[in-house]
Amino acid sequence: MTFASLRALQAIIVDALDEIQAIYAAASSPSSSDSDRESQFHTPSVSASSFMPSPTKPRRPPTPPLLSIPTPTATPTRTEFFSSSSVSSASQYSQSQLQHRPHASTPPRPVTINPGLDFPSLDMPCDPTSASEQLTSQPEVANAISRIIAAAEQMAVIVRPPFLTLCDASMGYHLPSCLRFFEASHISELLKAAGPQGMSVSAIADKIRAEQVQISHILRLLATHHILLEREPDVFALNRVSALLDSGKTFEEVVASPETKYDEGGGTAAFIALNTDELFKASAYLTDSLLPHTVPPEARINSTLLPLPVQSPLPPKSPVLASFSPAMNKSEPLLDSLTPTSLAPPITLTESTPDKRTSRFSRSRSPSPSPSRSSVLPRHSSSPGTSTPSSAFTKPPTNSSPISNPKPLPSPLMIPTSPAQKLPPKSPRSFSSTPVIRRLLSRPKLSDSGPTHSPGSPSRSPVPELPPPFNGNVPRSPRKKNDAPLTAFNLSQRTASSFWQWLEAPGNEIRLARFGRAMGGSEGWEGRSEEDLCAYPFPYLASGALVVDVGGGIGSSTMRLAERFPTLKFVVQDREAVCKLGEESWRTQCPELLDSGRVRFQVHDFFTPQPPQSSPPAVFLLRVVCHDWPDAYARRILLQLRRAAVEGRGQTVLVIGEHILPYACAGEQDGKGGKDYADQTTDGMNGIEGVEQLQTLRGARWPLLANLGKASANAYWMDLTMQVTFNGQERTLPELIALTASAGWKITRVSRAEGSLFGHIIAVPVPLPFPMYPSLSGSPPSFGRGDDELPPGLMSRGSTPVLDLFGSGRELPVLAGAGRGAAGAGGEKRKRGMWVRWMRGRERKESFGGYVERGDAADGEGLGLGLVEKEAGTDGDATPPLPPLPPMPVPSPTGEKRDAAQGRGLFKKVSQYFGEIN
Ligand SMILES: C[S@@+](CC[C@H](N)C(=O)[O-])C[C@H]1O[C@@H](n2cnc3c(N)ncnc32)[C@H](O)[C@@H]1O
Repeated sequence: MTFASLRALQAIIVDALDEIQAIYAAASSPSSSDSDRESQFHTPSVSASSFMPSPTKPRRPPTPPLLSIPTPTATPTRTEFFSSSSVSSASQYSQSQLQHRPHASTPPRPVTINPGLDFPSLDMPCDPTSASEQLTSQPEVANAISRIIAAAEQMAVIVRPPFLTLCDASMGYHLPSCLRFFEASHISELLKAAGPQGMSVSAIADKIRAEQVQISHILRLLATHHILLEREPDVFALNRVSALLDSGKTFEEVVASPETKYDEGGGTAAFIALNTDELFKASAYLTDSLLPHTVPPEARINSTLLPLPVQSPLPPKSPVLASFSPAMNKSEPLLDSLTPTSLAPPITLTESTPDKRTSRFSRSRSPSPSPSRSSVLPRHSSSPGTSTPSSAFTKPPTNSSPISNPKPLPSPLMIPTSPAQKLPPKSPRSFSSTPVIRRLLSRPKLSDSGPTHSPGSPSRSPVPELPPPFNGNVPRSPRKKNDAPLTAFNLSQRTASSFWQWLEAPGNEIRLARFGRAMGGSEGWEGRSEEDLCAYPFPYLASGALVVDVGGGIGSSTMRLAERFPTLKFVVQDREAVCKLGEESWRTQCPELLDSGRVRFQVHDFFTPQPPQSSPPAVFLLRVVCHDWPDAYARRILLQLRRAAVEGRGQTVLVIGEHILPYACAGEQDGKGGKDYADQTTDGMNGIEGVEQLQTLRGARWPLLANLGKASANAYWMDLTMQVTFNGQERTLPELIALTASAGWKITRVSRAEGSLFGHIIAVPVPLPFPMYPSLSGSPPSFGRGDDELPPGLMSRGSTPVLDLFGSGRELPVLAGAGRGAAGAGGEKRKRGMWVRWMRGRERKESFGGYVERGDAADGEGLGLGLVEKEAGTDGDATPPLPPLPPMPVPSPTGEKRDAAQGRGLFKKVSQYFGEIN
């Protein structure tokens, strides 16, 4: 049977290869005229000149020409396209899609191309504009490639000794580490300049100021994984993969100005840098965040050990380095990455203070006199109410962002954030001159406990509660899902701030800019063909229609769409810092779009009501936004959009761009009476166009997994990235259907580019399900005190998604129909009722200082969000008022007593987390 599987996999590979080769052969058919070839494609370039940086740079990287796949001709009308019930128009659309999507049974459509076209070589840098490279995204080719990847990986795992498979999986962490080093030290820029003959490790070492032997081993690991080419011993060159990490600038340029490294077409490099830096580090803490009891006691372990040695930068050795020293000073991350730890003189840290709230170490280092601890660390007196550690830590940060709460909120972590608490300026020889030591000194170790509780201080600890020491005992009761409030990201960065707040923290400027660019670099998920673009509703929108790109980042998607659909108008909404970066970037890249008013940035918090626009939005675009949030938060975003959506004629359409995860099950062998792949259920998905292609990927057949296994791994990597960073997730289609339905949206169409699980989900407004309603209304039920129902610590968390309370995170009903939604299963209704009863019970008990003007405790979903909702209409909000609310559920007296007790339990748990009560 195993041989049968192996042979079947081999056959899949052979078939797929045959298909690809046929397409390439057809594409190189001499039937097309020379002029056609000239006009449509660049000659595949494999010359040394392709390595060299071009002397004059365009302001915008040229958009690779697309294969000549025409826009669908049988174009449905807008009404037909968006109609939730119009199956005929949907089919019409599908037909039009199919006309341009050749299937296995249809011979591939000839594409005009150079004769003798070969598949792109792994050993040469990738040229995305070449015909051979472009053909890889042709749907048939992309699908065949997926089958090859799935089968080859499955075959490898079958034949490889299991121990080695485990070794491979468990030590794979070195791959992102080495990639990060490669990217952060700008070796791709060096290798690009070196050309196809490559560059010796000694020359690289000289340039990047690291040790040869270390570099060569790092690069060899990458070469072993086909990411790089070891052309001859210790001489490395870019190949098809690593060439994508080229920012488009020269080594000297990026060294002189690392903060602008990704500004001109470095999206992929930015994306890889993001993945291999903060996201990779977060992933290392996945288990610590989920199984805190398994974490050994860090403080005890370290108590007898030598503390961490820390290095300072070396003096420049070469003119090049001299030129990038100032840049290094500007840019601490670069400094970090370029400072070889093995060469720097050690610093001794000696334990000096019993104060565990701050560092337990002071520094001594010969010959420099050791600065006193007080000159390095923020001072904290111990008297409450003055600059006690707690009051200092809890001092509300000033946040002028119009999208944040109007009243300043305390730092959720209770870590000093005000300017007064900043570390003193660094001197060249100060130990605090490196981020590492500063972090070490300014933040207590994870297992340090904070000061004792003082009245009025919302927290006992300046750092988040961390996993209790491991005592060898397995916890008595299994962990409940909400017991781990911190994400792995929070643990890895020693912060309880959300990823977004952290990105905007002083010192993280390069990471913030990099994140924006990285999102642009992620467009490869979507497929590059015209038909992929046309899977969106954009071709069907009327001239002048408004697209609101919600959480649109620096506008990468909008830029692509604005170029492709010149009659549409766009608003890109995001956080203030991101909008600022976006505008700056557009000013240099395409100012005409801003000047003409076709595109504008708008600071907006998507948890609050949509601001009025000049015309009703035709489309709300949410690209890779929902996956950043647990269900309760994603639902909130969707509800705000639903509230602002136009219904009926000219209705607003929601477009969600996200990975859609199929299940990983395999079908059974064809023809053996077993379950076929086609049997994968699509129950409850009737009326959703395109759904049948989603559960089982095209071409999946025994013994492949229905999701094409390794070929789809990217989506599952992203899923875990969302979990460790945000407590978010990529979603299956049933999860997406339930999520959108719970916020008054009905999915009518889904599609996916071949070779990617990234989906385009189109939804239209439908009546809101009952329990969701009050959370967005202008008049939530009152609980008497109204404004300050929640513990300040809880309300102060901003939109940090780390406290996913009351089980709302993963408990959406599966496939609840629109109009029924969460209410249908009774889950939300029950939870909301419980919350209401708890709040009513608690009203008689305790009171807290309020930080919010008006929360939305009514449905329990705003907990942890600290969101403040403005009344519709009070600030010029033109959103039409919602219909009257359904009556609130009235708890029975006995139920109230029981639930109030239960609520107190919950409250205690939450408060303990914030250190408010013992
Ligand atoms: C994963 S990025 C996606 C960016 C963009 N949609 C794209 O595809 O390039 C998520 C975006 O959500 C933004 N964001 C996070 N919290 C937000 C909030 N409360 N209001 C508005 N935007 C927010 C982030 O700043 C970030 O730009």
